[in-house]
Amino acid sequence: MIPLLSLRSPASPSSALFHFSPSPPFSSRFTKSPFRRFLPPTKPSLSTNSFSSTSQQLGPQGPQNQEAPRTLFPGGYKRPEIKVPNFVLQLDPDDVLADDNALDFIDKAVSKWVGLVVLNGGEGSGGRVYEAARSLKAVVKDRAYLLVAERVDIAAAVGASGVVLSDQGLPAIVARNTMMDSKSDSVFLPLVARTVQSSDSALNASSSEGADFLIYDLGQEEHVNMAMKAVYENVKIPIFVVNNNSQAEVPSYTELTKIFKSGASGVVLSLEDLRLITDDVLSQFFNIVYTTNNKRQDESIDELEMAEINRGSHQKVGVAGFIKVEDREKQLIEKERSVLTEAINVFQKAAPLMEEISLLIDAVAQIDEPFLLAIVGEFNSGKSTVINALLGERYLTEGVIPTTNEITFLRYSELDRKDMQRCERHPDGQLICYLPAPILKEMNIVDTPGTNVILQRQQRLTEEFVPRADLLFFVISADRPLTESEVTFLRYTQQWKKKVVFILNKSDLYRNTQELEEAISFIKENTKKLLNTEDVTLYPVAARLVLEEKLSATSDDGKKYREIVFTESNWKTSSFYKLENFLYSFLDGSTSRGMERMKLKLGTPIAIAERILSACETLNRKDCESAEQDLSSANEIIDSVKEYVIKMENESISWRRRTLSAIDATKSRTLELIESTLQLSNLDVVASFLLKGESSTTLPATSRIQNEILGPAIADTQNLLGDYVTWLQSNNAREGRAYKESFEKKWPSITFSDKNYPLETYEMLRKLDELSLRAIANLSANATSKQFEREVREVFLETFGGLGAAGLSASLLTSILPTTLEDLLALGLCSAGGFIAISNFPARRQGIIEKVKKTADALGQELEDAMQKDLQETTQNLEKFVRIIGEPYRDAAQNRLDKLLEVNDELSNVRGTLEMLQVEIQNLHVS
Ligand SMILES: Nc1nc2c(ncn2[C@@H]2O[C@H](COP(=O)(O)OP(=O)(O)OP(=O)(O)O)[C@@H](O)[C@H]2O)c(=O)[nH]1
Repeated sequence: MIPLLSLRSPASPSSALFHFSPSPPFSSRFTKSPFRRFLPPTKPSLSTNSFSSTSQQLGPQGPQNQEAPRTLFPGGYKRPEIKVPNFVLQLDPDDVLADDNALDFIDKAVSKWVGLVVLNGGEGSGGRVYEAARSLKAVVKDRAYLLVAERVDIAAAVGASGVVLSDQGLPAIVARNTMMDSKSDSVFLPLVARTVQSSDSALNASSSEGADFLIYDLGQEEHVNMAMKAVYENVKIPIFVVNNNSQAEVPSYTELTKIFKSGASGVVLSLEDLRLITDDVLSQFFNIVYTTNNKRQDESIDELEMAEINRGSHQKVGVAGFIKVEDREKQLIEKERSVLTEAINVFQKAAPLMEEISLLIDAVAQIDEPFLLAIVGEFNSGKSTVINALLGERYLTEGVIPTTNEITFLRYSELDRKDMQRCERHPDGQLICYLPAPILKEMNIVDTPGTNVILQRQQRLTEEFVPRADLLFFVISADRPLTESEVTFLRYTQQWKKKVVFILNKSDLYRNTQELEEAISFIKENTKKLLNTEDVTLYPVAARLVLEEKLSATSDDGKKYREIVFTESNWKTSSFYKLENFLYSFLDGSTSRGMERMKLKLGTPIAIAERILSACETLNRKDCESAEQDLSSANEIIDSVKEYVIKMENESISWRRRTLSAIDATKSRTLELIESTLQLSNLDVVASFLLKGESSTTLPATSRIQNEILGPAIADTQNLLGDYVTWLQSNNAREGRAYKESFEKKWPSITFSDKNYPLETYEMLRKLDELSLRAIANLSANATSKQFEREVREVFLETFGGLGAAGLSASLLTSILPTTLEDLLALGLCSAGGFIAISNFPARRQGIIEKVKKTADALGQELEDAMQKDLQETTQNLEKFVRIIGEPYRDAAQNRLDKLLEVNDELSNVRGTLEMLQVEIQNLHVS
């Protein structure tokens, strides 16, 4: 943000009365001047709708400005501030050019009294006006505003602050925009003043014309006061009156104050006038104005004015005002109330358990309450005494031991002075005391318990109160400047972005000013670092002495105290006056400090809201992370079933291998048996088939197949597959349980009753078609061996059935041949002997063998498929089960995440709105 450029007070009387430093820095943000400032309206729209937003539309950088304002100020421009009361020095070019000493005199004048310099440009050659304007600009620099009358071109060329237009001159808006075109890099709007000679033109110029201030030339009008009063009623911009009405050659102090008191913001003087008026008169003028604004010094100020002064609203007396900042403040308060109410809703959603939200609720409830000044500091630092000294009565108990044990609110009440005070204790322990002290009409003052680790309860009470305060007076005792616990407490106040004004109390304990200066610079240096600012305000005071002075003051209300303050230059008491002055200036909305008060007041709930917002954002971020983590954990658990499936597939391989090898073994043994049975040499078998013809005879091989091979093999395989099925089911049941437990263990807070799941959920873990068992169950050893026998019988019959005795004898040849090889030999012989049928025997035997092999392989395949299907079914069931069990956890995490993201969006909106509101508050003075 571009720093504010504020004009130093044109009047810096060096009188000890005001304790002004002789030349306060020109660019200081908070000058020591007690004079109120006027801010000319940025846009004519402030006065009339017809010119709304002209500065944006017509400004040199119109469209860009809207996109990227150069400052935080609305429209990207800042209005220059005009302090009042002030003197305007009006010059002709000849005044500047013809007189050698003029520039030196002007130099001195702008350094002391004059805040505005107007160069007449209407008459005379353009060249001379330009030359005079250049010389003036070089002298005036930025110490006062230089305006050129009627010559916008020359004002623009020399970089003047603005122009003065006559009644018949250019429209103000045209002049302003021409100036802006030429000063495109400046963030300050050009000043446009209008010279008027009647009430009507004054009204017109201030409203529809949009002038920033008026130069009212009364001519020889006799009824100065009346004319001014009429204008004062309606015109809300500063009015500087041309002093034509003076009967005296030199405008006297009385003359000047009369004009000022009539309601003018200042007086327009010629170079001649200014030369003739002595510094004493000018000094006196500013003193009396100042005094009128602050304390009664002049007996001519009536009781009403005095009451105003005492109330702290003294600066409102008799000074024209055009900025209704209070109205703007009210608007902002309403806006703030609705923004913060909305924010509270969002915070309660984001962090329902966050206790600090109640702080914001309280702050919003108290948004209309007066400014809250809290006096904080370690116990015994003199907080109560400082308050008593400010109020001028010993309202609060003071003492060397901790005396303030509760938060004590001091509020205004119109009690009889004799009653002094009435206190109530609220249920939360806070004391509310009603006092008739006028300053309390403008602000509530809070005495807080001392902060010190020993006084833990008191420290906590004060800490809890800090966020509510709009301004902190941090009282430090001179005998222990800046202790460790003070530093800790100070740091704490900065967490709430509190403005702190330091009061170095008991400074009467220092023996001389050198000791005092050392303490001040020690505290300032350290607090600058702690608060990370160059702008540390510290008032060294001796509250006890001041209180005593005030209490012993004469009956005409503290006069003695003021006399001491003003006349004795006694730093021990007079420095307290500066503190009071600071406080009074805080009460007037038209001063920069008063403006700051409004900003602080408006800023208090926002600072609380921001702090809560940051905490909510952190919480929300963490919650989002944890919800995301939960969601991915739930997904991981659900997905991890795939690993289980792979593991089961791997383990099932060995089950299938075992089954297949059992079938293979059975197959081999069966084949062996076939080979040994189906031999030509098996004469006894052939004989029994052929000779006995007993179809019912059971082959020995058949019973072997049934009893020794197939029977046990089928039984074994059935057992194996039974085990396999059990293995599948028990694994599923165990894993299913483990999954359920892991969900429950991970999210113990989420409980689901089993009835939330579909009925068949748990059934799923046991459910299995048992295809593998069914496949083997159809296999009967008896039936298979019968089939085997049939096959064998057919082979024998088909081979030997047609041979008769000859064939048989031939076959007998082979009876001596015991092996298959012998079968082949026999086959050869038989072939030679014409026994064709026998030659088919090996092929038929091979047929049986192939059939057995095929049957065994098909069985193996069937079992393998069935086992695979059983495995698939179980793993799919487990997957389904885990999905059903895990779904609510996943949904819960997803829902939580969705809600948190929604809240996160709402928090971002709150942040945006708060930031915008803050900018508006910061721009209160340019509204
Ligand atoms: N010398 C000196 N003593 C002072 C001054 N101001 C206060 N005291 C004394 O300091 C002591 C403490 O003053 P209090 O005003 O009670 O201090 P406090 O900070 O309010 O104390 P607690 O309420 O207990 O935290 C009293 O004895 C006062 O008289 C001062 O300016 N100079």
